[in-house]
Amino acid sequence: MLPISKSAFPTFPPFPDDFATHPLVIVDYELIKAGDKDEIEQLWKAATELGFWYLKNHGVEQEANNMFDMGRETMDLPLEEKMKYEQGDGGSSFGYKARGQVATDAMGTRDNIEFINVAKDDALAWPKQAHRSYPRTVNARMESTVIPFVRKSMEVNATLLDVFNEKLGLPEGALAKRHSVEEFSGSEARCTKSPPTPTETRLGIGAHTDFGSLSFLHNRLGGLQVLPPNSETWQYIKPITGYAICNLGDAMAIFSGGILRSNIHRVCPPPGAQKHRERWSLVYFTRPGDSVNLHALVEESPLIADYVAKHPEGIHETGATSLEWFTRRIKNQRISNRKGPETWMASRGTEIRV
Ligand SMILES: O=C(O)CCC(=O)C(=O)O
Ligand SMILES: [Fe+2]
Repeated sequence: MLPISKSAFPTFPPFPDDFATHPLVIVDYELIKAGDKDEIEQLWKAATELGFWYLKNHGVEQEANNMFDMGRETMDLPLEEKMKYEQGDGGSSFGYKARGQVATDAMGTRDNIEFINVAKDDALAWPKQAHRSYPRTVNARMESTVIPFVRKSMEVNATLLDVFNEKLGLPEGALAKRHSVEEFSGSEARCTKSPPTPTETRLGIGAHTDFGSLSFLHNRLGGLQVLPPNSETWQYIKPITGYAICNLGDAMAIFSGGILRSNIHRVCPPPGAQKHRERWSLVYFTRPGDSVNLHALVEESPLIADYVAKHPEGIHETGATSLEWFTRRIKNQRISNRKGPETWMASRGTEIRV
């Protein structure tokens, strides 16, 4: 057992008061698990309107803190050591990504973050390998830190998916079978570091929608921004200690025929005095199984069929499996694959709405 550490990142300046923030609905995970009707309505409202919400009482705080420790140990390795585990240009997300390897816009402006992604399949297969190997700092904490974080995050996201399944009028298990534990998928845990950026305006991550189904995010410093529906102004999401930030990705927007929202967001330098600090964030991404076809589930839900009939402008049929969708998006973001603005366009998902 690891000692109960509060966090490797004990103090930092508070999120400043003089920056516009976008409020999020606060959802209580304990109440959701207990089937509380009012709480489920709150979650539904958040998921259909903005696609982002805070989640409290999720019970993953200690595992998240341990993951930040793993992240720090990994980022402290020499760059040449980390580069042995770089994700590469083939469209796989698993492994290490060095700063500046992906585009943040159509012009090809480079990103400003490094991260380590550990595949859910590698964590669950450990000590065997499902997809690839990882730096020794990850291996050393696989059992104590990575696997517990992955398992608990999977459980939280699966619980939320079951709620959406029911609210969407889908047959029992329709979403669960598309996110099976056994099937290989793009699901992964990510720990991200951005350097202090006192004079930097470069984006950490360019404007995007998430590629998969559900993201479970633990932020310490500000920097995450959303472009709310029908708004021209990017707004910060304020990190709140102990609250996770959850958001829906493309797969859920597509499965639901557009009832659920995969909202565009980006990562900017932290605001105010926070910009002098390193920024760390941690996400668990739940993504559909590799073979799952991404289309609106109209045949399985009259609610989705009806919505699609009334909103024909959405993305309802991609002709792609989850693996194809995901690989295309990752691959076309990589700077080495860039030919011009068209490469950026080829990396887009549901950001491109008609
Ligand atoms: O670091 C953050 O706050 C958000 C990260 C994010 O949007 C992503 O990794 O997809
Ligand atoms: Fe994201």
